[in-house]
Amino acid sequence: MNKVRVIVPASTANLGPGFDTLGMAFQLYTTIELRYAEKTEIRMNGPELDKLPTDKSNLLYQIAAQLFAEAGRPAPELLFEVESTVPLTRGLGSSAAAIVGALVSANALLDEPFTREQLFAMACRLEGHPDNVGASLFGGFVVATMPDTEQAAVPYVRFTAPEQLHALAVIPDFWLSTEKARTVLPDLYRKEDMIYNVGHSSLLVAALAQGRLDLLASAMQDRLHQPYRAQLVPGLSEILASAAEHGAWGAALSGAGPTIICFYTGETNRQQLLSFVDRIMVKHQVGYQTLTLLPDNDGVQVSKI
Ligand SMILES: Nc1ncnc2c1ncn2[C@@H]1O[C@H](COP(=O)(O)OP(=O)(O)OP(=O)(O)O)[C@@H](O)[C@H]1O
Ligand SMILES: N[C@@H](CCO)C(=O)O
Repeated sequence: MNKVRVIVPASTANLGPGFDTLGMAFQLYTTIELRYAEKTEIRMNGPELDKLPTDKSNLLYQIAAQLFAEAGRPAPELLFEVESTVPLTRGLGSSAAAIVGALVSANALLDEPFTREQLFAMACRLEGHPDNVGASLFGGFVVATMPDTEQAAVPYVRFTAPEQLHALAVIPDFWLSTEKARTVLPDLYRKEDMIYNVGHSSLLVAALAQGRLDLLASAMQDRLHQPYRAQLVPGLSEILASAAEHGAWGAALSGAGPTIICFYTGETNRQQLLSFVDRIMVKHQVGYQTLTLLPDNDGVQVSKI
């Protein structure tokens, strides 16, 4: 076999209260074609990808080389050809999509020595949390936690997202790395806030599993990360406070931000939300773009070509 192609969905993590636990995949894709080469090269086509390294220091090569090492194989020379429409470092799981894409393509090139579950465990170790990588691997909604021991499998449940559930992604014109957005979080939380989030996250999972969109506005409330990250994302507090009065079922910071997602159904609600977020972003003088995202229920797709 000459080449493998993987198509990986982008994702949103947390969905409000499910910090490091809940993820959802979107129809917004990174495509990676991978084959052996004489000399390693990473060719990239997509907004902002030209800022990434094209040699062995690229994240894609680093991850693929780790998979080869885990399989007991020497580090190879590889050619990656990458196309992506996923905005980088904006909270839509670009790094998770890259990690999943590199692992799945390298695994396919080696004729699949590792199962999907083993790849999930590797991806979680590399990303540090299971939310985005789980959604990129399995599609739909994924609920997962890190395993209690390094050797154990990652416990997760995946379920299908309703086709009619659209997300309006409000994507500010600035980067916010996950690393930076985690430094503003406290080390200790009040008992009341922990109880609040356990309740809301549990309610959210149950509401999503049963298609109870009417519960999202209250179930998506969070006290663990959004209140602290609001200082880094102008307009976030106002959008979260009032999106439900302007056409949204519920809203959240997407992953570590700065993107904000507003769940809605129907064109009338989309138009109402667009005017609402525009008023707030203009008031804060923040440039932004919007994307209308549909759920991806398939997860990563791999083919040999
Ligand atoms: N296709 C890619 N190829 C190589 N590296 C990538 C690719 N996509 C993302 N990355 C790396 O991942 C970094 C972004 O990771 P980060 O976790 O900060 O943001 P994100 O994954 O876009 O957002 P979030 O984790 O909040 O959803 C980029 O700066 C780049 O180093
Ligand atoms: N759960 C992660 C997602 C971003 O990688 C966070 O919010 O920091």
